[in-house]
Amino acid sequence: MPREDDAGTGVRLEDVTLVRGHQRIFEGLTLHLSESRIGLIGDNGAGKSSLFRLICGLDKPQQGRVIASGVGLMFQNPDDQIIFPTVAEELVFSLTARGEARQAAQERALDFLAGRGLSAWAGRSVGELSQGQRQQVCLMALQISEPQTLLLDEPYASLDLPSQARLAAQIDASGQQIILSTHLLDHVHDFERVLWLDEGRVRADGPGRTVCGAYADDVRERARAEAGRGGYA
Ligand SMILES: Nc1ncnc2c1ncn2[C@@H]1O[C@H](COP(=O)(O)OP(=O)(O)OP(=O)(O)O)[C@@H](O)[C@H]1O
Repeated sequence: MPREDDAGTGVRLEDVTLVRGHQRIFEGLTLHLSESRIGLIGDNGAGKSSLFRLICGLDKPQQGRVIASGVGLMFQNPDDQIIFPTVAEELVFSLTARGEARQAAQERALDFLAGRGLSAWAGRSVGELSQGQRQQVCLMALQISEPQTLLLDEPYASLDLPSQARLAAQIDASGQQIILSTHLLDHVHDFERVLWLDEGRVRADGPGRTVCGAYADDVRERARAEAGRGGYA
């Protein structure tokens, strides 16, 4: 889902309030996300996907504003993103959607797959790929359209270890700004900036190793407290 909007470096949220359903997810949230690698961590329901939906324009804030330029979102579930029956068609659509001629888009999609040693994937039916492979298709469909900022919502969730390592290397080599949510702290531990979201608020914001350490300590502490109350059988 590419988005072209007001220009500027990175992403800005100014005094944003977001309500989804009956729930107030963010209230007065202000952030400037300009670093090239930013991690988002926090418990289930903390607001990571909601923040992505705001940044890419899928949800509009009830108050405040979001300023983002050339943003592409990779959904947590690839089936929410993939529209076309074959891998090549999905990649071609990324290009035609932003105005590229069909013939040129087809050539570029095939070249792109060839460049990754994946020519055999071009005509493959997306429905016959594994979940992790479909996720890879989603990432390629975003990368081919070269958005300024990539939003990756739990991209490691269903990947095997070699695929995780491959994705981490791709992220490392990418020249784009990447904002990535994950429950696997190792993947953002070395990021220059990590935000810990807690019930829609930024609980900590700083270098990956500091923020991941603080979150991991907090999780351990809560688990100990629950066990002490007899919460863990
Ligand atoms: N479609 C929706 N309508 C209303 N509320 C929603 C909707 N989706 C999520 N929420 C609520 O928004 C809050 C934040 O959810 P969100 O999906 O952003 O969290 P998350 O940090 O991405 O969680 P996870 O780690 O489980 O993916 C939660 O309290 C959730 O109940």
